[in-house]
Amino acid sequence: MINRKEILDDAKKIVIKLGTTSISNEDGSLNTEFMEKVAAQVSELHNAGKQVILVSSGSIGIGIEILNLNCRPKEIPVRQAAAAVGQGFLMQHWMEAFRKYELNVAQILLTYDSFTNRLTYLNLRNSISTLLSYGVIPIINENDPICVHEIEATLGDNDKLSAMVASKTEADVLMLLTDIDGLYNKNPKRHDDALLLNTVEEITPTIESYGGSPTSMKGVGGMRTKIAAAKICNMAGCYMVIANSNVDNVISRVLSGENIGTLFLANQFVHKNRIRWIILGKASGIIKVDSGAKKAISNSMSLLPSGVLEVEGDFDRGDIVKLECNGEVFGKGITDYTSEELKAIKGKHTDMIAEILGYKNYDHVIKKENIGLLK
Ligand SMILES: Nc1ncnc2c1ncn2[C@@H]1O[C@H](COP(=O)(O)OP(=O)(O)O)[C@@H](O)[C@H]1O
Ligand SMILES: N[C@@H](CCC(=O)OP(=O)(O)O)C(=O)O
Repeated sequence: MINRKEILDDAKKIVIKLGTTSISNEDGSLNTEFMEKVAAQVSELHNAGKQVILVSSGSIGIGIEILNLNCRPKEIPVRQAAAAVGQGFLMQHWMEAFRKYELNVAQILLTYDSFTNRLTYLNLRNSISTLLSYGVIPIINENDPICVHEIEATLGDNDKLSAMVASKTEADVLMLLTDIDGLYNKNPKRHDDALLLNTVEEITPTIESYGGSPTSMKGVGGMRTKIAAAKICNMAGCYMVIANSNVDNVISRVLSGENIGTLFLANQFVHKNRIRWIILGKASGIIKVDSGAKKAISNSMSLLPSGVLEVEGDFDRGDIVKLECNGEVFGKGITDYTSEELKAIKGKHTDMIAEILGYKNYDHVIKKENIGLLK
């Protein structure tokens, strides 16, 4: 039996994500009452010596309200304009909510690229830890006005972003506050017989199949992105809780170990920060390897050109690439050769690199220290 008190009571660094559904009222206006309640609970945690980072959604919803756009626009430029208008308003209200407790807040706007560039990633970590050391509450959102994802034609989601922040800052717990009691085995807004899960020990394909989209027009990712966030947290050794923001004193009560919401357990085997950065970073291409190379990599060896079968994408030295074997991506790494160079030396013995390219930078394609395995 999982002892929630033992796990959560001890948490020192906590990331709390407030979804659009929690931060705004039904009519689209800002739920300032809720923000004040959050500030009160966060200040209590702060006084108890805990470090709290907030990830706040809501800029698009509030921007829509301010600009008097009477429906939920789908066009990206309109949503981006709404985000730019709403973000200042959102921060102004957070500032007011925390002023009562004499706490300063700081705005940090991120894109997924903030996690891909190692230098930006390290700078971000340093500024967050400096803010925390000054007793400031960092409030993070995605930098929506400049951010369009290639794959989805919509703006990104703060569930995954908050998990990346939790992973990066080595938080103990990520709490996702939303409009529902936790993860159910099907969307309870559509199915009366849906059952709430108390604890998720492992994110299996069955758990992933519960990840439906939001039912309201307000939320962005629904449970699908919350489960994706749980996977990132699990890998980072960070516990995650999905709970209903309507529960009285939800933050304090979850952290004191009460049986509220769904708890996702953390993996006890945690990757080093650098490896997590590689695994979470955006890949510029794929290196397909044979099963012998996969076996060697799984035994903590470097990737040599002889194990490379094919190269996809256009990448430079120092880029992050996916490692694939028999159609399955099993890891990521930082390549020491460009895609062009690799196409020339794939399948060849290391001794032939200099002859083929006219030079040799390294014996390996990817150094063992620069490889992160996904399982
Ligand atoms: N299996 C499920 N369990 C719980 N909620 C689900 C499930 N599948 C889909 N949902 C939907 O996810 C919504 C919460 O996600 P979302 O609207 O994106 O909230 P937020 O704005 O807080 O991120 C719920 O209100 C519900 O409509
Ligand atoms: N960055 C966007 C929110 C994106 C998002 O993830 O929304 P939600 O799923 O409601 O938390 C905003 O501030 O409106």
